[in-house]
Amino acid sequence: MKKSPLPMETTVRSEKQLYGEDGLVNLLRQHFGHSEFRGKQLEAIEAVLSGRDCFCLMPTGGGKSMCYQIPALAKSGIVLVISPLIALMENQVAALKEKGITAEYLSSTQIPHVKEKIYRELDLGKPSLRLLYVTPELVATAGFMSKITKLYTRGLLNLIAVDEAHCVSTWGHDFRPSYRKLSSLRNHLPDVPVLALTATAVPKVQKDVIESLCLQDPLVLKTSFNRPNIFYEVRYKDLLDDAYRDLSNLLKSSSGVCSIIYCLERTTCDDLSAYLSKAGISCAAYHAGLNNKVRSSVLNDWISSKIQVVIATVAFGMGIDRKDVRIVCHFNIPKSMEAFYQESGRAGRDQLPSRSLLYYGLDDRKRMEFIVSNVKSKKSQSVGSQDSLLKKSLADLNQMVEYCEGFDCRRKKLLGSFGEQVSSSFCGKTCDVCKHPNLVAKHLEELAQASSNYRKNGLSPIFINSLPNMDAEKTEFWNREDEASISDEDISDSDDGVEVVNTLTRSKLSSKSGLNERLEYLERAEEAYLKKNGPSKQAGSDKKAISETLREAAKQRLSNALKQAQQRLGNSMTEFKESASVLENECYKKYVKVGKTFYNSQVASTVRWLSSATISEINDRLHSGSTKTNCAANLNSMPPLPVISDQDPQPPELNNDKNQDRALPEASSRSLQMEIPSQEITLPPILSFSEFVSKKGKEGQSSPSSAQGKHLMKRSTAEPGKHARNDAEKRGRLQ
Ligand SMILES: Nc1ncnc2c1ncn2[C@@H]1O[C@H](COP(=O)(O)OP(=O)(O)OP(=O)(O)O)[C@@H](O)[C@H]1O
Ligand SMILES: [Mg+2]
Repeated sequence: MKKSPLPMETTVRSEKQLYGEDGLVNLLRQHFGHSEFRGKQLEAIEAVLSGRDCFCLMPTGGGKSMCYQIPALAKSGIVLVISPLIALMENQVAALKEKGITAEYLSSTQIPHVKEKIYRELDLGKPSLRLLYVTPELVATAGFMSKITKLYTRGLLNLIAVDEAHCVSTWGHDFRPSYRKLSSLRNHLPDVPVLALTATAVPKVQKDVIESLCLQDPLVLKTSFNRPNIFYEVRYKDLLDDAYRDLSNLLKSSSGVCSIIYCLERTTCDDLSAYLSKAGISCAAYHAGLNNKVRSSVLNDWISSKIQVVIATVAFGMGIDRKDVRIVCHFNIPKSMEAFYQESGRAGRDQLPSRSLLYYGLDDRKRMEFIVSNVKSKKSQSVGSQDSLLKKSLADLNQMVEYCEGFDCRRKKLLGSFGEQVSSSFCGKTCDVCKHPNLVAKHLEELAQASSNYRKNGLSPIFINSLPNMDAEKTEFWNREDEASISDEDISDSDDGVEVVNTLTRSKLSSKSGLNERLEYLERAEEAYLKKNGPSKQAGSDKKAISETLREAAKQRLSNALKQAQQRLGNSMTEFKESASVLENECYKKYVKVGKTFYNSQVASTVRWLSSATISEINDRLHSGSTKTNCAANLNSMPPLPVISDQDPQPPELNNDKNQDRALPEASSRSLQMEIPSQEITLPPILSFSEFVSKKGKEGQSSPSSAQGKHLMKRSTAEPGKHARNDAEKRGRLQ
């Protein structure tokens, strides 16, 4: 539909003076305290105030919000802002209110009387409201559209700003089906200028956004993607003894700076959060598995500096404006350079020196490849379109892998992925490759070696050992869409109107859904499947069975971890194999019916636990008896359980073997001869790492075992320092 040339009949003469550059700069100074416009802000503002559509591509933290906030002040009437996340809306509205600017948001999380008040305000002859933030889902509802159309016919709708506009495009990294429907705005509200804003849009996405939103002859504004104040670095998990500890040390040595840590999965967020809390770091997890209230409170605590570190899935942070984030860490490989740019770009929005740190692991890479290759819908999409999306997702991931595994300047690589060509010297040693080329080259060599070892062994150290086969149909849970029930709960707003919910629910199964959405969905599907069917129904497949070889490899890992624990704690413990056998048996009993995926996770979690447990905790776990367990009938009796003594400590020695925490392909002949009990033995209940840590927290310091723990902790706290040094030596000092 054609736009009429003269929108905004309601503009009053006196306001016109504000349209001049000086008037606009005055608004900026008066309301926001900034002295000058940045980059292309002024051009964007002038364009929309003149009634022209505008597509605005500015880097993360570039100040895109100002491009619609100033117009809201420059004219009477309302600016409608479409935003993808409730948290983001809350954040911006609160900041505006603090500055005395009238702004509100509408979302499903608000109580009815607040919503009604806002709707009443919209019906007023002259609403005092300047900015109204809404979700795309709400825009799609008939009720809201009718309200906004009335506002429009009264000449009170100044501008429609579509924030994070890349969500419109199926080619973008955060596609939101509801964004697609925003095209209807142009039909209903033809005269209102539309401003599309994004920090990440490759040329194809730009075109798609402009077409999908029906922008007419838009002013296209682009600035460089470069973020000169961010130092880019990659650390290689496979070359570190313990990535958790490495990160913990880094955060501790950065003296409590504001940080975001992104993880692929909720469980990693919880585990890592528990680990870091225990290490004394002020932090909290944030993901879609937590309810709105908890998420809101984590967000508020983080924004108000009550906590310094948020450990989150990618659900956190889109557009969140905390200026002084000093470290953004990706604990798992992101799915694309676009996603990486967007997320790492949350660092240093105040333009001060900041860090992007990515922990790259070969397992993570496999895992992502697996997810990307196998998340596809059986419904509605043509094979051709699924294939091309799959190819794109794999190509996107591949770029990310090249960023990590390549020996190119990281900045150059990042900018290159957006079509910006720069020379390596452009970086000015603000990435690890440019700053420490020899060290990074050495790490890459070691990584290549580790990679070929994995291939030879056919087993991955931590993750699902069936992944090298990459056979999705036979892999547990990842594509069980059919059995899943979908939770309405989402980080984004999705419950304004039944029709919208239904549409969204269907759309979540679409192969075109954003990968974030699909990952969240799959995680929920997995949980729902387990809940509904119980573990027993999932047993029976040979592919899921926990083989003897796998069990032996797990025992070996646990035995190595026990050895390390001994070195850390300086105790004389010799019966590693028997103890490892007990711990392995716990994992086996718990997950024998569920399958090897969960079994492997439990083993990994136990290994992690061993890296920080005290002597008394290890003894408790090996000896306390609350869970009765039947062991295989054809096995002989268990040797006496080893007692780990706190006496006569040996001087600790650090084990530098990088392979010590890896599952071995073959069981050692000694461990194969190990005897396992035939009669009933008692085992302690098995806690997940996070359960364990929170339980310990609750127990406090008063119990006898914790007194002993305290004594032991004194000694053991000295040891991680040595381990940390060990990690640092291996990694070298990258900064
Ligand atoms: N002209 C300016 N001068 C100084 N600071 C500014 C200016 N414009 C905006 N800022 C500040 O820059 C910070 C980032 O702004 P904003 O949140 O609008 O960025 P953004 O481009 O939307 O980033 P993202 O893509 O991450 O959402 C804010 O703290 C804002 O106050
Ligand atoms: Mg923004």
